[in-house]
This record gives sequence, C-alpha cells and structure tokens, in this order.
Amino acid sequence: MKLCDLVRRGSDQKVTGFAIDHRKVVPGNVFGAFQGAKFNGEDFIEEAVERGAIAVVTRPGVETGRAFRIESDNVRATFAELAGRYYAPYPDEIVAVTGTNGKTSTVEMTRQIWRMTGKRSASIGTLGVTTGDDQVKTGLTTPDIVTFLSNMAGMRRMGISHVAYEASSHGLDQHRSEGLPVKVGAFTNFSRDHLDYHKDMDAYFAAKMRLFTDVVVDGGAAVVWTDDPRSDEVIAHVKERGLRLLTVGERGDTIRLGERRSTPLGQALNIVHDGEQRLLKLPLIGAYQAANVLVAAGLALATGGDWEKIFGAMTRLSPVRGRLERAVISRKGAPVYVDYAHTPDALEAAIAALRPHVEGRLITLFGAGGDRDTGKRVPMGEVAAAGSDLVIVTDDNPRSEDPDAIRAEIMKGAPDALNIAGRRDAIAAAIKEARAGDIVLLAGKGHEQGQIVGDKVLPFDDVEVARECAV
Ligand SMILES: CC(=O)N[C@H]1[C@@H](OP(=O)(O)OP(=O)(O)OC[C@H]2O[C@@H](n3ccc(=O)[nH]c3=O)[C@H](O)[C@@H]2O)O[C@H](CO)[C@@H](O)[C@@H]1O[C@H](C)C(=O)N[C@@H](C)C(=O)N[C@H](CCC(=O)O)C(=O)O
Ligand SMILES: Nc1ncnc2c1ncn2[C@@H]1O[C@H](COP(=O)(O)OP(=O)(O)OP(=O)(O)O)[C@@H](O)[C@H]1O
Ligand SMILES: N[C@H](CCC[C@H](N)C(=O)O)C(=O)O
Ligand SMILES: [Mg+2]
Repeated sequence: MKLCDLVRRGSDQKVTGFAIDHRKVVPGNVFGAFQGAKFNGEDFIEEAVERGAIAVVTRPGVETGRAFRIESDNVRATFAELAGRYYAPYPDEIVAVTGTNGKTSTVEMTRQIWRMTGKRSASIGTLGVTTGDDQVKTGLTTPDIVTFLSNMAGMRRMGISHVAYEASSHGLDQHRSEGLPVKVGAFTNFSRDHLDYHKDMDAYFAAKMRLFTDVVVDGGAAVVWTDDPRSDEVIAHVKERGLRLLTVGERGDTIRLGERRSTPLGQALNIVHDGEQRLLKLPLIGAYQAANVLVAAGLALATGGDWEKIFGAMTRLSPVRGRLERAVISRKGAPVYVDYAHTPDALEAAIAALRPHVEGRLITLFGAGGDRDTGKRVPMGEVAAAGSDLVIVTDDNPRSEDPDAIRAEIMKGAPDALNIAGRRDAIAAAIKEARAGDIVLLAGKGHEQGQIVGDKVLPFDDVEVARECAV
C-alpha cells in the first residue's frame, strides 16, 4: 500500500507499517504523535522521522520535517482509522464487550460458545489473546492500537473467523481498540471504577458508550444486559444509533431470565427465548456468572448462531481463570475460592455468589490496588463487612503507595476486620481460621501471576499460595 492510497495528496512511497512509539519506527512507517498521560509523542517526531517515518499523524500545525503531515483534531481516532485500513482484512465476526465488571468473563465465554458451535474463535482481554489452542499474554487488557490491529489481522490469516474482545474504558477513551469493523457491542453493567482516570462517573459512562455511538459499524447490533440501573440509558443510545437491539436479563426480550436456583455444583436457570421456556443447567456458580453467560449467548445469537447449539454449549462451559475459581479445599474441609473482584460491586457479586454455598462462615480476604481509584476502598470495606462473617484486609498490588495506608483506608469501611500485612501471611491466616462448612474467598487478584510492589513485579499467584497454605 502506498501513502497516496491512504491519504489524499500523499506520495507514492510504500507504507511499511504504523508505530506510536518512536523507538519502534522502521523506514516507511506512519508515526502517530499521541499526547499521553506521561509523554507527549510530539516530542519524538524528529527522532521518528530520522528513523524513517514517512508520515506523521499529528495536531494541525505541528512540525513534521520532511515527513508528510496528516493533520487531525483527534489524532488517536485518525490514526486508528488509517492503521485499520492498512492492516485489513480482519476476521469476519468481531464483537466487543464493555461494562465495569464481567468483560473478561463474557469474551471468554463467547469464545467458548463459538468454539463449541463449530466456529474458529478467539478472545482478547485481561487474560491475553486466547485461541482454542493457545494463550498469549499482552500485559494490558487493551493492547496498543498497532498491536491490536496486527493481532486481529494475524488471526484472520490463521483462519480464525470469530473474535470477541474486551473494550475497556481506557481503551475506548484512547481509541486503542477500533479501526476495524465491529459488528456487535455488548454491555454488562456499570458501577464505580477507574475514577482516578475518568474523574467522574459521567465521563466514565460516556467513554463506555463510545462503543455503541462510534465503534460498532452502521447496521450492527448491540446486546444489552437489562438489569443494571444504567441499562435503559444504554438502550437509548443503541436505539438512537439505529443498531439492532438484543436484550438479555430479567427484563430481556431476546433471552429472558426467570427463576434462578443454586445447585451444589452450579445453578439452574429458567430462561425464555423465542417464546419457549427451558431449564438451563449451568456448571458455574453465582448470579454474576449467569449474567455473563447470557450476554455471551446473546453475542453468539447476534453473530448468527443457532439457539439449539448455543443452549447446549452453555451447559458445557468451563470456568474462567480466576473468576470464582476453586483453588483448593483446606485440610479441615473448607473450600477456598479465588476471584478477581476489585470493585465494590464485584466484591458484592462474588460474596453473593458464594453465600448460598456457605454452611458455616464466609471468610473474605481482599485489599485494593495502589495508584488506582482511592474512592473505592471504603465502599469495598463496607460491602465485605456487610456480606461476610469474617473480613481480612490485606495487600493487593501496592504499586507506588504505602500498603499500610491503603489497608488503613479500607479498614474505615470494615472496622471489625483483621488487618494483616503481606498477602501470603493473610491467606495463611484465613485458611488456618477456616473450619469445615466455612468458605474462604480470596478476592482482587484472580488470575494475576505477580504482585506489583513499587516498580517490581514479584511472583505471586493466589491459587498457588492457597494450595501451599492448605497443606
Ligand atoms: C493511562 C493509560 O491508560 N496509559 C496507556 C496509554 O499511554 P499514553 O497514551 O498515555 O502514553 P504515554 O506513555 O504518555 O506516551 C505518549 C506517547 O508517546 C510515545 N512515546 C513515549 C516515550 C518515548 O520514548 N517514545 C514515544 O514515542 C508513546 O508510545 C505514546 O504514544 O497507551 C499506552 C499504549 O497505547 C498504554 O501502554 C498505557 O497504559 C498504561 C501503561 C496503563 O497502566 N494503563 C492501564 C491503566 C490501562 O489502560 N488499563 C486498562 C484496563 C482496564 C480494565 O481492565 O478495567 C486496559 O485497557 O488495559
Ligand atoms: N456481571 C457481573 N456483575 C457483577 N460483578 C461481576 C460480573 N462479572 C464479573 N463480576 C465480578 O468482577 C470480577 C472481574 O470479572 P471480569 O474479569 O470478567 O471483569 P472485567 O470487566 O474484565 O474486569 P477488568 O475491568 O479488571 O478487566 C469477577 O471476578 C467478579 O467478582
Ligand atoms: N484492570 C484493573 C485491574 C485491577 C486489579 C487489582 N488487582 C489491582 O491491582 O488494583 C486495573 O489495572 O486497574
Ligand atoms: Mg478484564
């Protein structure tokens, strides 16, 4: 592809790729000069051009030397659109999931349902890039736009036709996951998170809504979970945009959720689709997992799936890593669950999921990440105290903050909790305390393989530590 194929008045020089980090520029690249949280990409234009960039996407009037200047008032959006055209083609059926909680679970369940119904499928999100045979970690939920688009194009070359990706609010706000045809967008729920970045709930909600107002293609579809206080607003955006609407949940029209009953190993749901009521036996516990499964089924339907096959696939779903994962049963007979709940709403959902299975006490252990929304700490303490019989407050990823201070803040919401520094010691104490009939919930780190202390990542896996402490 030549530059003139991408932009008007561009030269006939060959474009060899796109880059947003000047250190990755090779001759023939188009460089995107993004103004970021830490750096201003415009400061690296000169070096990018020296390294061979033939064009630079940047704000109007910014000096780009001998490279062709592609001016835009929205540099990230223009870059995504151009890079999107360069890296095409992509898998035919691309869908995206947004919401405060449940994105990773939903994309992973969608991938599983597609696979079980005969499609070559993949998912992209917090767990990395997952295909049927492989999982590659990317470090972030939303990789940068160049990695995102080239991964998508690579999947097409591998023969993958169906991809579900997680559209985080950061990713949406920074146009990090677009530029390619997204046929369906899904909404799981909305509650507080990431206010360190978005500043207020309205800005956070608006970032998420971009999925429906801008990212999904014209004539595309939306799957909306109906039972969230903000669902009606989402539906209004979807209707205004003219997308095909599929609703799931207790108020859903496409899949209506009726009575839900916990069983020892999962749950049974009464669901109605197309006027027909059926009993769905899910091998996963907790209302929140049922909600995510139904959104995933909605996505499978929206991409042309057959209901009979989707229904069968739902009964055979495998658990998602670190989401209510049973790590071990302690020597005294108490099951220990690991969950990724790191927001007040998620913690409440994880506690509610386990409660029906508790005969004795529910022991909840958690902390809160440093350098992240501090306002969620007290409410997390409150929901843990309200729903548990014993709360242990410990460290999550302290990052650059003082872990003692983070715990002290959480304790304001849970004054009766035990405050134990050091996650390993706290997990050991929780498991030691548990008797037969009790359940231990280790919340906040889910699948994570490391603990971020300062700028170091120390190996840490809740599941592994729980197993070590249980012997
Ligand atoms: C605050 C934030 O989201 N930052 C992300 C963002 O960085 P940024 O655009 O602000 O970039 P910056 O570091 O200020 O640099 C500006 C520009 O200069 C360029 N640069 C910089 C230095 C240099 O020497 N040369 C150079 O060219 C950079 O490549 C960049 O284009 O875009 C980068 C890639 O496109 C991300 O790596 C980076 O994620 C940081 C590391 C991060 O921690 N992000 C977290 C908060 C995040 O995004 N998390 C969400 C998860 C949310 C969830 O799951 O709920 C996610 O989607 O992953
Ligand atoms: N539908 C839901 N409703 C409420 N809570 C949920 C829901 N789905 C998941 N959770 C809670 O949120 C946690 C994280 O789930 P998941 O990883 O699927 O969400 P996510 O949106 O990808 O999170 P992140 O923003 O960190 O990427 C779960 O471990 C659970 O505690
Ligand atoms: N995507 C989230 C994950 C938080 C996980 C939790 N363990 C923490 O470190 O706060 C974030 O980066 O804000
Ligand atoms: Mg996620």
